[in-house]
Amino acid sequence: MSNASAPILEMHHVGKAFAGNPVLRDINLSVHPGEIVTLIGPSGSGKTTALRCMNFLEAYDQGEVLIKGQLLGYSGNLRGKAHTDSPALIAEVRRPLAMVFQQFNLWPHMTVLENVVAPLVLGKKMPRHAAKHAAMTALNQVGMAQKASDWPVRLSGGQQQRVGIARALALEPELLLLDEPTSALDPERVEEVLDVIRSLAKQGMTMVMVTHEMAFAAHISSRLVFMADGYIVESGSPRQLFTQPESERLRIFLAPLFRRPLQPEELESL
Ligand SMILES: Nc1ncnc2c1ncn2[C@@H]1O[C@H](COP(=O)(O)OP(=O)(O)OP(=O)(O)O)[C@@H](O)[C@H]1O
Repeated sequence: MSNASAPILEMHHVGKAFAGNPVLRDINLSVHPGEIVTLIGPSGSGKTTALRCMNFLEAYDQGEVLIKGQLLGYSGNLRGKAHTDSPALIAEVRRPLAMVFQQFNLWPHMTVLENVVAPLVLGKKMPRHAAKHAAMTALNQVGMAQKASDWPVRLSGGQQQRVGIARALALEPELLLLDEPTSALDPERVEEVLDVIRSLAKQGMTMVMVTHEMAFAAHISSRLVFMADGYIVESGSPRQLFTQPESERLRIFLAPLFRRPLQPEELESL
């Protein structure tokens, strides 16, 4: 029986080490349809690694990641190390996900349109004419349809990232992963990308995001997840986390990320 509110993503006791150094420790997280979950925390706390384990761009080495109830990346019991490295199986399980990268990752030798069409034709095996139609719809959604025949190098960073978002949207993901989508941008280009993400939020897109844009994260997220030293140290709605008296330590923890103290009215508006 299908359940509309079943989680799209589940992480159970996920651990990961690089060269013996633990980077993720006992990560437990579920994401349900319509949620916007933002991972925040100091540099090196494991946010990007957690995001990359969600779609198996990084192999985790403890616990389980499930996408719509299906185990991602391992064919059996991980503790028994029954690892499948079948790219076809991994691609199949991760199909409901799409990712937006910090460095856009556009192919420089392809036009804007081809950048969005290629994953549809090569990955989703969509016929070219249908792929072009889907790509133009997605480019329109991010306000980049007029630039369809331009080369990426001709675009500003903000425009390139909007194409990166269109490329992910064209895949019609049920969950969009965004890895610091504005960190590589000039300050004056940040807002146009945040505007696109805000409009996706309004449309009900389910998202997991890593960002250092704290005020944005606090306003857009249904849940903030704080990471430190590979652990999830706290999680909850922005309102819960910022307004409950016992969260004073979080406000202190967060102040450097906002780069200024939070004003009472800002807390009230969360
Ligand atoms: N491929 C890798 N090989 C070795 N170590 C890595 C690799 N990727 C990440 N690390 C290390 O894992 C730790 C966590 O990195 P991660 O990028 O997940 O942190 P983060 O919280 O996203 O940091 P930031 O906010 O600076 O992006 C860091 O110490 C980093 O140096």
